[in-house]
Amino acid sequence: MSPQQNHAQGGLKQAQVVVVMVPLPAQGHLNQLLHLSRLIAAYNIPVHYVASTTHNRQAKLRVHGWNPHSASNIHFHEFPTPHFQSLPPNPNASIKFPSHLQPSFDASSHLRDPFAKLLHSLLPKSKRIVVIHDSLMSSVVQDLVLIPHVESYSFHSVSAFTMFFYFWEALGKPFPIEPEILKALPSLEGCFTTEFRKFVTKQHNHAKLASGRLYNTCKVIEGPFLDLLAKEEISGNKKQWALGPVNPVLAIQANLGSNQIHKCLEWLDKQTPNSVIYVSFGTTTSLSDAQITELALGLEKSEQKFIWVLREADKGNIFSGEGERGDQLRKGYEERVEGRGMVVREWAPQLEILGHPSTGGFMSHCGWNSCMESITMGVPIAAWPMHSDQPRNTVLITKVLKVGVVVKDWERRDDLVEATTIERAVKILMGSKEGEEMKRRAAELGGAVRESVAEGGGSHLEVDSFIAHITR
Ligand SMILES: O=c1ccn([C@@H]2O[C@H](COP(=O)(O)OP(=O)(O)O[C@H]3O[C@H](CO)[C@@H](O)[C@H](O)[C@H]3O)[C@@H](O)[C@H]2O)c(=O)[nH]1
Repeated sequence: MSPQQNHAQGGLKQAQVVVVMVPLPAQGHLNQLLHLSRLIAAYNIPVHYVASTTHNRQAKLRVHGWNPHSASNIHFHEFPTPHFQSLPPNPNASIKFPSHLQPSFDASSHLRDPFAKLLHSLLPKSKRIVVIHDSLMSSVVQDLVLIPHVESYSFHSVSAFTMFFYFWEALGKPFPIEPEILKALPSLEGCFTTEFRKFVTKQHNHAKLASGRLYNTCKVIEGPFLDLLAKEEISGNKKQWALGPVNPVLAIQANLGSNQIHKCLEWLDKQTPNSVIYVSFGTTTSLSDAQITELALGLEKSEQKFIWVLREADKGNIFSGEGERGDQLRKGYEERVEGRGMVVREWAPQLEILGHPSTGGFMSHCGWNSCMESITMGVPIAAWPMHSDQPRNTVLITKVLKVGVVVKDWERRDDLVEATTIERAVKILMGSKEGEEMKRRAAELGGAVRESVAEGGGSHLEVDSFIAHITR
């Protein structure tokens, strides 16, 4: 059944319901709510995407797999953000959390008034307004309780695994958990800055306003943890939906090879299946110069083919100039590895790279987008957590799902990772029996995830169920 057919029956007509999206202004969050906008707009429901002019531009510019400019049912509201300091990242900071983004997070509080005004302006045209906000934007949407016919859902951009343990710990560990998992679970020490923790607490004070929780994950990946999240002690009987993966998995797969313009994809076309390891640490991590040198050597010594995205972490305003990294590699190294390894300094088409048959492994910081993208495309992971939810995602990937190997042990987070350690991890993932097993499991899991987003699959039905709920 098509989305439109499915919801012509009963309840409010789609046109009477509007959805308002409020993302956190950081790449790994902007993209998830933008992709979710596409999924919801396909049900003939108008979606309003609220961000500053800068962050709207960023979200649209970097999206993969579809064109937000031609989505007539998605309306971008560009509110001016007051000046904030768009600081460069500090690659030598002892805590790797991107504290340089904090001014941009704090400045988003100025969206509170324009957001409330937008809701008022939508009221006459709609019977129900459904606000979907990043769980870290709860304070921005707090005035929705004053407006009639509005209901809200908090969107969690991280794994169910991470969210479950977050709630479970915050609620005083209300029931016992399998000791094996607890033993492997790292503490959150070293994951966040004090300022960010304060910011999170402020957001969570307003989180109770939401009438349900949305997750960018699915049952085939995290069924047991979604069940734990649904337990009354954790959910407080609020409804939840696992709508992921929200990115356009099937469109990417269908279009692979049809309009490849990026040099990485052209190069991948010439390689043999599963022969290339893709190396990238998302948009919030900057490696120190010494670490870049070790990584370069480790990749070279591994004798594996690689694509390495070597970029500075995003600034709060990505259009305010970008620092270049890895100058020390320009002389000698890049010529030495030519033909076998590519160093990419610009924005890379990650989803397409992971979906390419030549890609056989991913060295990743385990940001949740990267984990979901890799799992969905059936690619095993060499896990190198840097901050935030990443150490815990590493446990999910390597110990629970068993689709990856650890490069950096979180206990030794302050140490430089030496070239020999990196070489060993790459060889395990790309050239050992153990790695083959990981690859097999990843391929199986990826296949199940892709089935679940196709029509009739579990994830697809979950989106149907959420739409049926908001149009009831
Ligand atoms: O050259 C690049 C670099 C990144 N990406 C994309 O950028 C996103 C990066 O997201 P993620 O892998 O989650 O990493 P971060 O940018 O570090 O994400 C932040 O947000 C996530 C969601 O909350 C958290 O899980 C992470 O820990 C946090 O650091 C992914 O969709 C990538 O495909 C590209 O497409 N091309």
